[in-house]
Amino acid sequence: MSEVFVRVAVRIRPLLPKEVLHNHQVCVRMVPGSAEVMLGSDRLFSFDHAFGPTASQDEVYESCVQPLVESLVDGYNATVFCYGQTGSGKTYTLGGGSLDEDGGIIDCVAQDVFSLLGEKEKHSDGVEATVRVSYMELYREELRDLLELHTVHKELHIREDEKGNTGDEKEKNHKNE
Ligand SMILES: Nc1ncnc2c1ncn2[C@@H]1O[C@H](COP(=O)(O)OP(=O)(O)OP(=O)(O)O)[C@@H](O)[C@H]1O
Repeated sequence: MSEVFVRVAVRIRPLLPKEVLHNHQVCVRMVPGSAEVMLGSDRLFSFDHAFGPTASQDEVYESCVQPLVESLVDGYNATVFCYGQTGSGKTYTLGGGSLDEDGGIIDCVAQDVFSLLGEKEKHSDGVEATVRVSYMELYREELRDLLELHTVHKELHIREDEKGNTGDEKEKNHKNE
């Protein structure tokens, strides 16, 4: 991957059956053979990647995220951030379905992280890796631990340590043990 620190991709989802039923119209289209999209008839926007309504989960993952997972196991930090209005497809793109049925980014990352770490362990002496996962919802300034649903959101705080790593309070306590 070239030395670009932030890449932006756009994904246009297909109309949903209920939108077709209500005769909703498509207002944004891919410009064929480019990473540009046309809003209405004359407003052109350029991105690093653009995916149309027929793009598969794998296509999105392979172009935008897989290279980051490869850098991750080499020790680099990486963030994938989905942004868009409600109903635009963030959850679908990140987590939709399971690996067997059109898994999203989280499914594919989980699979690749472990297979790449397995490869690394096989080919280099003494490499050890620890994988920690946290899954948090931030909604209206309140945090919820999605892996421990009974946690009271008021007890959770995201903090930054002296190295600039962020984590929730419980994670920090764990690191200090
Ligand atoms: N690429 C896609 N192909 C097929 N269906 C899709 C696609 N993207 C989204 N959808 C469907 O569109 C609907 C809305 O998507 P989703 O729930 O992912 O939106 P969201 O951006 O996470 O919304 P919210 O911000 O409200 O949580 C869902 O029914 C989802 O299955």
